[in-house]
Amino acid sequence: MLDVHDLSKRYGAVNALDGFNLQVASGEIVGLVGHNGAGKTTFVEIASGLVRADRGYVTVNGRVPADARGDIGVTPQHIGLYPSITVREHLLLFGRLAGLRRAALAASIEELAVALRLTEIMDRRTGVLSGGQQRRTQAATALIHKPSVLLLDEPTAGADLETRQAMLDVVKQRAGEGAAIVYTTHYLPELTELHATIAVIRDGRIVARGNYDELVQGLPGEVRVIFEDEEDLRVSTTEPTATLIGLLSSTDRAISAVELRNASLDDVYRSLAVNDAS
Ligand SMILES: Nc1ncnc2c1ncn2[C@@H]1O[C@H](COP(=O)(O)OP(=O)(O)OP(=O)(O)O)[C@@H](O)[C@H]1O
Repeated sequence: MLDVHDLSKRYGAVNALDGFNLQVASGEIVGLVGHNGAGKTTFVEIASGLVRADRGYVTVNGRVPADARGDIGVTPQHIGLYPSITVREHLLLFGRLAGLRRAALAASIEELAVALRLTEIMDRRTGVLSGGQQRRTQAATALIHKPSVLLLDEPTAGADLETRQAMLDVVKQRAGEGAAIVYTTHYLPELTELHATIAVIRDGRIVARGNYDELVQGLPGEVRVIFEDEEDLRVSTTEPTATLIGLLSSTDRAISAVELRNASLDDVYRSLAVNDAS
């Protein structure tokens, strides 16, 4: 499990993290969402032991990240592969560094090759791969040693549908096997597919944390009524169905269409993640 307590990190005048708290249980996927510069990558860098916090601490299964490297898998936001060696050589390298024995490493490579659709590119140098193929390779390097904590920083950025789906399937599988996972993304529908709980970060701290229903509850959806003369009426409401019934029964005008939208994760994001200055 991952426990993050009161992290702060300053870069000059910028408070990249400012009292950041987060707990992620075994088997849980937390979708960490927030605007550009909110502090997501800074958190991942500290939690993976690459950057020191000014204040606060992170524990991974009760140990500081530097003492728990074998328990952590990270996909950095920016692809970091060795361009002159192949996909297979990457997996062998990362697996050996993590201390996997020959048979376990071979089995893990085989599993990931299938799950992340790497089979046909295993013996190609990563420098010649497409962006999506590189993303899948990078994910495999993070997963090769079956870490119990996964920090995935925008693992599907720029990925096509096939890459995205492969990635989501593997992440769900690893959560099912008990990994505690932090998944940062700007593609909110991915979090619905992952059945993730959501943590919204703004200005370096978590401002909301809960499951989809908890966060969406109380936010207004929208009712739209389009009249035959093409004029339309939009009403923001927490009770879209009741509001629509009320509108329909109170007008004699001819209506050509109605649209009814309940609050969604987009509304959660808009109401919580975006600060006034951005
Ligand atoms: N090494 C650094 N030196 C100086 N400033 C930094 C450094 N790393 C991050 N920052 C600043 O800290 C703030 C948080 O950046 P961070 O990369 O953590 O945001 P993010 O939420 O990951 O953004 P994005 O969604 O764009 O990836 C930003 O203002 C950024 O410019």
